[in-house]
Amino acid sequence: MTRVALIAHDEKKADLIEFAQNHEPQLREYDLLATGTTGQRLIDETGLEIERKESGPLGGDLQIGAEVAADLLDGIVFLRDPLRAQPHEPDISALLRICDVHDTALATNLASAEFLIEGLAE
Ligand SMILES: O=C(CO)COP(=O)(O)O
Repeated sequence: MTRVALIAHDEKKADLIEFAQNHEPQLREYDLLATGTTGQRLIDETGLEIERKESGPLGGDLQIGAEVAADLLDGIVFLRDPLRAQPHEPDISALLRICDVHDTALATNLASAEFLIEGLAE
């Protein structure tokens, strides 16, 4: 089954929720996972079932990176906040890097997320 991770920094969570709502019928067909706070908001504000990892600053990005390393993920939408430094920047870099190592589809803004979701549907 297609397995997709959804992650957003705080300033981008509203955008990710709207994205998930707009694509809910498609996302419903997938195994979904998310970092902790993102996942809770998606559960509360969409009808989607989400497997929640730890919150990003507590290791959630690394847990998702471990799934990428094991080739378990088909795609990641990770709406980063480009305007604020994050305390767990090394974890974020590690996740982006391991996506490149494993050639895992990664969208870090809404425009590319639309392409990713269209590509997964094919
Ligand atoms: O910090 C994050 C990704 O780097 C996201 O974590 P939360 O979903 O727990 O806010």
